[in-house]
This record gives sequence, C-alpha cells and structure tokens, in this order.
Amino acid sequence: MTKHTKGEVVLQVTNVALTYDRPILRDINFCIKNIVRPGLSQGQVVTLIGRSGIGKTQLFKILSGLQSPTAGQVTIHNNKPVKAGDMGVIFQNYYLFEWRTVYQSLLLAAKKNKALFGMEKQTIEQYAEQFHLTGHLQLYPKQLSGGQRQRVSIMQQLLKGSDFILLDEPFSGLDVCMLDKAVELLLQVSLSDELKTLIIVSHDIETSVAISDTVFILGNEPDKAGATIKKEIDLIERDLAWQKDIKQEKRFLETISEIKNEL
Ligand SMILES: Nc1ncnc2c1ncn2[C@@H]1O[C@H](COP(=O)(O)OP(=O)(O)OP(=O)(O)O)[C@@H](O)[C@H]1O
Repeated sequence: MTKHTKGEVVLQVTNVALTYDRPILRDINFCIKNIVRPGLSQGQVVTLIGRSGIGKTQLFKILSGLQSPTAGQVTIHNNKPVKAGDMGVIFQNYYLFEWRTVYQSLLLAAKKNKALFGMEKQTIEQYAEQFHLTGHLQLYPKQLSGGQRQRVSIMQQLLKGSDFILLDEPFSGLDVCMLDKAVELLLQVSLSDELKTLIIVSHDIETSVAISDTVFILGNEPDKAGATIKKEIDLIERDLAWQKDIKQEKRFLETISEIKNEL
C-alpha cells in the first residue's frame, strides 16, 4: 500500500440536522482529513452516496454553505464555519453565464482570486490549454458541448482558488468517452494541490468510488426518522484508492456490492 499519513482536519461536520415538515437529516457527524503522500501533491476525493430522495442534495447545500442546517455546523480549516462562496460548487447542469463568453466568465472568476492578481490572463490560457479549451475561449456557453461546459465550470472554480470543490452528479449525461475524460480531469484537479478536496455526490457508484479515497453512505437506520451517515468506507485502508483499472478487480466489486447493500 502507498505510504501516506492523514493530517489536519480540513472539513468537520458536527451534529448536523435538517428538518422541514419532517426530519430529513439527523446526527450527521464526519470529518475529512488532509492526506499527505510523500513526494506527491495529493488532494482528497470523497464521495457521498445514498438512494434517491434520501437527502444528498440537502447535505450538499449545507456543506457548501448555501443552506443553513436546523442544528449543528460545518466548519473548514481552523474551525471556521462554512459560508456561501467558501466552496467551489459545480451543479449538475454546469450553470454558466449564457450572455458572457467563456473567457469573460473565466476572467470574472480569476479576478476573485487575489493570488492571481496581474496573472489572470496568463493563468486562464494555461488552464485552457490543459483542459483543451484554447479554441473555445471566445465562444458563448450555448456554443459548447456538455463536456466542454463541464470543463469550463471546473476551470471557473479552480481559478477562484477554492480549496473545496463540490460536484453534484458530475458523471450524469456523459457518454463513455466523455466519462473517461471527466474522471481524468477530476483526478488531475485532485492532484493539483495537497489541500484540494473534491466532494462528489453521484448515482454512478462504480465511477465515483473508483476515483475516491473515502466513501460516506447516507441512509436511514431502523426506527429513526431522518437520514444519517450509516457507514464510512476508507478506500485507502482497503488498498482500493489511487489505483488505475481498479474497477475490474474482485475486491473493488465486493466493496461496490457492500455499498449497494447499505442503500
Ligand atoms: N424545500 C423543501 N421542503 C420540504 N421538503 C424538501 C424540500 N427540499 C427537499 N425536500 C425533501 O428532502 C428530501 C431529500 O431531498 P434531496 O433532494 O436532498 O434528495 P437526494 O438524495 O438528493 O435525491 P436524488 O438523488 O433523487 O436527487 C426529499 O424527500 C425531499 O422531498
């Protein structure tokens, strides 16, 4: 197994509950720790899995600071309560400003990042090359394919400089080719910085687990109203993380069955 240590807590969820006319989420407690791998800039990739309607989107919104929980709190680095804007959020439909060119949108994002002051244009061009978008910078979003929109959305969040990127169903609606590219892209993003933390909410269990180091299963427990984290699976401990072609391996398929049984 690759040598690694788990360091500081980068995100902590404490006693989070959400109630509308009935309890939706209860007693949500988990943390994400910074993974350190010698000689490698390795971010965290975490997947949140649960059956339809269980509360994944609600938890996603709470994690991103876009929604306040009824109780409990989410904190990031050094116990700072999370607020809207702290996290880069990529929604399923890759929302983009339709009336701005790709370049104009990216420039707006880059200008929010003080660390890029004076280097915005140069950084956009570098990312565009890396993400195969150089020839698309002067186009409007309606002139892009689904995969290109996704790459622009991810670039936007990277330019803003957020350590956390939350992705809602990043694999839905992609064909097999694009799916492979999206996976490659997310891995590339996770390797760009040790503190970069990707949190993925997805129905595509196989794909998201294959690129994750930790899986959290959101589900119901008998006789208790509201969903909670039923199980945390450390894929590093199981020697299933950071491995190419892991999807074919028996051990991986057993973990997928275990997850499905929990849903
Ligand atoms: N504003 C609201 N008022 C009342 N109930 C709500 C509200 N928003 C969501 N819910 C309920 O919260 C529950 C969880 O919804 P959520 O969208 O988080 O599910 P999900 O796990 O993301 O589902 P899916 O995978 O189908 O997208 C659902 O039962 C839903 O009806």
